[in-house]
Amino acid sequence: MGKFEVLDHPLIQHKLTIIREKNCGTKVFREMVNEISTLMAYEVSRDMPLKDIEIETPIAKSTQKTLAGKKVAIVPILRAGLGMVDGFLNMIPAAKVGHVGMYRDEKTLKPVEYFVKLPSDISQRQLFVVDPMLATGGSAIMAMDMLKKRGASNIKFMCLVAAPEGVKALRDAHPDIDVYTAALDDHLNEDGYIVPGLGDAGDRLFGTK
Ligand SMILES: O=P(O)(O)OC[C@H]1O[C@H](OP(=O)(O)OP(=O)(O)O)[C@H](O)[C@@H]1O
Ligand SMILES: O=c1cc[nH]c(=O)[nH]1
Ligand SMILES: [Mg+2]
Repeated sequence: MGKFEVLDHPLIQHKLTIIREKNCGTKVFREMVNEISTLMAYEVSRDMPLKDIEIETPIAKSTQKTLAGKKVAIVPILRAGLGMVDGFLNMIPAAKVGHVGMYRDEKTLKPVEYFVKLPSDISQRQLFVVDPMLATGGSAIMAMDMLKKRGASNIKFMCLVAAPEGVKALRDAHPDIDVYTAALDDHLNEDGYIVPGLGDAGDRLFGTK
């Protein structure tokens, strides 16, 4: 079974509280999502493998560590996942970026896919799929199905706010995937929104409501 971790570093919790506030405007919302994503990237990359290399400092020859693992790609689920890309790239700047476009039908709450563009070698990459919200889990599950169908096998999912319903659904559907969230909230309401949550992440990031 993949990991499930709530990344509750005090800085992450503090910044998340700022964006949960309904009066937080687009500018600060974007900045905080960016900063939280950087902090989360630092945490989720903890188990990246290292290897020894020989280097020469100005003083002496020396054996030191360098990253040894697979190459990395970040895959935001559009639109809201876009808000997490730059923050993540602050920590792992050489990562490739793939895009998966999906929206949730407001009535059925089922995801509808509308765009896919991925690095050609995703089967050889460590993928970090990012989306601020994990609600019913439908969008994340569909994204994983789609990535696995195209050959991806090494996938981690990162979100800011998760509902217990979505965590269970995602882990039941894709038990191999590590799931990281900044917060595990209480429940989903009758409209499929996370409670207390932060509202519609895409609309708040892009100012569309
Ligand atoms: O777990 P689920 O029930 O599938 O809900 C979560 C999805 O809903 C939101 O996207 P939305 O459909 O609002 O699209 P947007 O990012 O374009 O706003 C969110 O960013 C997730 O992708
Ligand atoms: O609370 C929620 C649920 C789904 N999508 C969002 O943006 N927010
Ligand atoms: Mg939205």
